Amino acid sequence: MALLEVENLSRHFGGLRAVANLSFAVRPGEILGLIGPNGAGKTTVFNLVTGFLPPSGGDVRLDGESLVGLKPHAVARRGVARTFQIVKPFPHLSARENAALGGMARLGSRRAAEDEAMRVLEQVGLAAKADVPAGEFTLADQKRLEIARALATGPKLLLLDEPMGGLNPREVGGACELVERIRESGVTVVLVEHIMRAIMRISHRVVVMNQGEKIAEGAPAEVVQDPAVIAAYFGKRVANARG
Ligand SMILES: Nc1ncnc2c1ncn2[C@@H]1O[C@H](COP(=O)(O)OP(=O)(O)OP(=O)(O)O)[C@@H](O)[C@H]1O
Repeated sequence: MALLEVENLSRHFGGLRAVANLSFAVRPGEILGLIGPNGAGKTTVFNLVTGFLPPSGGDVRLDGESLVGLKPHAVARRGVARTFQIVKPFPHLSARENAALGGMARLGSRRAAEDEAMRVLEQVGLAAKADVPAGEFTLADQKRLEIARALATGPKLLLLDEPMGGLNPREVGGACELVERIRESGVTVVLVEHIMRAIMRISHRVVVMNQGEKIAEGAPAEVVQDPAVIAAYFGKRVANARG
């Protein structure tokens, strides 16, 4: 059975169809790439799955149970964690304290949350910087810390919103390895990312959105050759020239 099922999901903002009748499934243990041009609706999908926004229609199920109507903390308790495109750690708190915030609700005590924080900082490669204030971190390390905070909630499913945006090529390579390690640890991943070589390298399957709708789904090497995908990214002229 699928871990996550998104079925006919829609969200309108006034007359704008940000997400329109979108259906896809995420299998346990996979890295699913969710891609599409700017404004395609990817972040809105994350907001709908995690309870930050109510859908206009459709359903989202985790392990067969609907998440619709649950508040973000309740969705997190069911095992869905997310990161944000714009990372905002508390700059005066240490990496350990920032990561511990993710574990507080689940673990109850600060002590237990800080122990869990050390475990996840180790996992993301920040253990040596546990006592450094997050405000002193590079963007790449802030993005790792954001992932650590999400992991501290103990997720089955991790939704990553552009974890590689703004990173240099070496840092992107490191982030790819991190996402693969997270998957190997048993966490299923949905990855929204504009950096195509990262998507191609680590996604098992890719879902492509354009203007709220799903326009393609399949293996990474297949979807990048799909004329509808090429048209969405580069305009119809390019697709026609190739076809
Ligand atoms: N809260 C909101 N109110 C009104 N319109 C919104 C809201 N959130 C998103 N939108 C609009 O919905 C559409 C989809 O936005 P979304 O951020 O989901 O796209 P995206 O695929 O994540 O884009 P990007 O790759 O640029 O981050 C856009 O046209 C956006 O302006």
